[in-house]
Amino acid sequence: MQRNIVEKLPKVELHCHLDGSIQPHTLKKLADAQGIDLPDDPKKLKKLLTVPKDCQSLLEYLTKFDPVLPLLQTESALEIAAFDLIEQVARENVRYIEVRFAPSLSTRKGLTLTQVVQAVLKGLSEGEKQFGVKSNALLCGMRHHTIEKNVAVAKTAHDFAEKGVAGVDLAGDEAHYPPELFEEMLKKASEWHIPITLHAGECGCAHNIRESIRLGATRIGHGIALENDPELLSKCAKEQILLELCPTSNLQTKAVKHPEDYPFLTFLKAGVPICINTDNRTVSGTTLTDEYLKLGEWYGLNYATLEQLNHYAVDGAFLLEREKELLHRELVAGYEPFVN
Ligand SMILES: O=c1[nH]cnc2c1ncn2[C@H]1C[C@H](O)[C@@H](CO)O1
Ligand SMILES: [Zn+2]
Repeated sequence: MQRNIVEKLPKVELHCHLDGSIQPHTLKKLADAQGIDLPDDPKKLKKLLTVPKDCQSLLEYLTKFDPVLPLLQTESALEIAAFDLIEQVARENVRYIEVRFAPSLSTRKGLTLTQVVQAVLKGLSEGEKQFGVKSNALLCGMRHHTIEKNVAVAKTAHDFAEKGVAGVDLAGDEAHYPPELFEEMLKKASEWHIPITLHAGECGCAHNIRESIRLGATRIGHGIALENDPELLSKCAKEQILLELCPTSNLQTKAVKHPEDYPFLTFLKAGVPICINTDNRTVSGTTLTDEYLKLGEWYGLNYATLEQLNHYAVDGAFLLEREKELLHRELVAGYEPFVN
């Protein structure tokens, strides 16, 4: 596969965190405007914002959000951040993206959840106008937050249903906060008919995937631990539970130790739908094009398989059927010259 071709192919991305995906130079601008100190030197800035090669765990990975969150406490900063992400993904022809973030992490200076969400949606919509990239937001509850806080996030998703918010998620420290703890929040989300995707199986525990599905998730973020549970693997294939894989991030957090252990082919062969994502463009130091090329290198993938993975993403996307139909058609047209 060639980089210049892969870059131009139409793509769908379902697992991308806003706060982990803002370009360093944009973060620097936000910091300067707010009188917050960030390094001037691009190399130092990158080092501060991107995980090192020897990152050992998800918890270490999550520390890279510490310098970013203080910058995302105003409506203007949130709007600029969302626009910045759409500008980036437009460069690699992402046709549809679900952008996730935790609104409760942007309330330090008094913004309400509603104001946070409105500001992000404004940036996404400006991005759509300027670059033609369709998007929806997903609201993340945080695993270390109280149940009340996370129920309030689900309620906000409900308020913005069909107005730019397409679903909810749970992010953060999976190992210490398993999905069972969030039953109340997820029950409410289900009652309100909010689509659910949950980070699960990123920390070696297949049980968390099973529980996430029981609690209403129709998609799983990462899901790496599924490889350890053949029965659950069959269930996911049968129920077409989409796994949102993020290869670079999975290696950085040590969800997978070595590229040769990556369960990509295991999932594909088992008939579990999978799609490829960046997770965090800045924190992981990657793009969707990089992720596709990496898989190409590891498995000798061809363009037809890339197309298939994107169709899986569309099938699992939190969109209306007619919107999915349009995306499927765009994919067929875009890959047609490269598949036979
Ligand atoms: O891969 C991840 N696993 C769990 N939590 C994550 C991951 N990437 C980002 N987060 C957290 C940190 C962010 O502040 C939060 C909302 O985007 O989600
Ligand atoms: Zn994630």
